[in-house]
Amino acid sequence: MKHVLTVAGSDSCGGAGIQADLKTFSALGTYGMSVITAVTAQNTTGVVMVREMDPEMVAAQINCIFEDIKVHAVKVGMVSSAEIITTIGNCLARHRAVNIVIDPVMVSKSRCNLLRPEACETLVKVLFPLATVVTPNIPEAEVIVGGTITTLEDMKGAAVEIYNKGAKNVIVKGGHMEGPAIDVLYDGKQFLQFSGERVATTNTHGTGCTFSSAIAAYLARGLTMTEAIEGAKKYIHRAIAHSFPIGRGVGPTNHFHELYEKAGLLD
Ligand SMILES: Nc1ncnc2c1ncn2[C@@H]1O[C@H](COP(=O)(O)OP(=O)(O)O)[C@@H](O)[C@H]1O
Ligand SMILES: Cc1ncc(COP(=O)(O)OP(=O)(O)O)c(N)n1
Repeated sequence: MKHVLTVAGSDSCGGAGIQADLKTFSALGTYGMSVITAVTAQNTTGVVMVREMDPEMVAAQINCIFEDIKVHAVKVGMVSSAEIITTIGNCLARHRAVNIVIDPVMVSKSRCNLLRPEACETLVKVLFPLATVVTPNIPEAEVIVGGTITTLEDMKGAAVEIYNKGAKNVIVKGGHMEGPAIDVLYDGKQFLQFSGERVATTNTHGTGCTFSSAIAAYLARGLTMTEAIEGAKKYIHRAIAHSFPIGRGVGPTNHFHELYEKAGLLD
């Protein structure tokens, strides 16, 4: 059994954040552990409140895990403030964490800030050099590189710029573009494209959290970066294809589609 840690925020409605990460780790045959950076009160229509954890408590959670359990991969999601980011960076470096997937979560689809805008620079400076892979969506990549991304060539340019900020691999996700869902990986030498048919649904809450957690789970299981992204892409595609409405807004993806299929619970 491989052990995967998520360092992220709690999503009360269960489709994104810590909850999505733990479901993904379990669905992909790994043991999931969590460090909570913030608690959000949110549902399918939006985020109504955010409470950050004390950085000391974030450090205590990380240290407790690393001092006792082998961690085969780490996914980092919502990190909220510069103080929390610095704490996470120090702890991951001290424990020599491996297979670090940084999802630079900034704003939810419902347009709530999940990262204080002034903390973006710290996120890039402190966490990107520790990252095995960084997984920005288009709006996040635009903030990081300070430009507009509208084409595949723009995505490639952004991936190179983000790589130059210290990450070993960068995958710019194309979920926010039109047409097929194409993600672009840059590993410092070449570009690879991962393409999936776009699923026509509004139930895409937590797609980015789920995708980055799937990459972490597959890296923990010993797959190469390319294999891990291919696996994650297939997993998120099926999770979106079998997503469902649970409230009045953007519903979650179906993390356990394979299990439900075997149980005869899918349409
Ligand atoms: N409607 C969709 N159909 C198929 N794949 C999608 C769809 N929306 C997003 N994806 C894929 O889901 C993953 C997460 O991307 P994205 O939604 O852009 O992340 P985020 O939630 O961070 O905004 C990517 O692999 C992207 O290509
Ligand atoms: C607690 C928490 N973390 C992250 C997100 C954002 O999730 P993401 O997968 O990037 O996409 P949306 O949920 O915005 O669709 C979140 N909402 N909550």
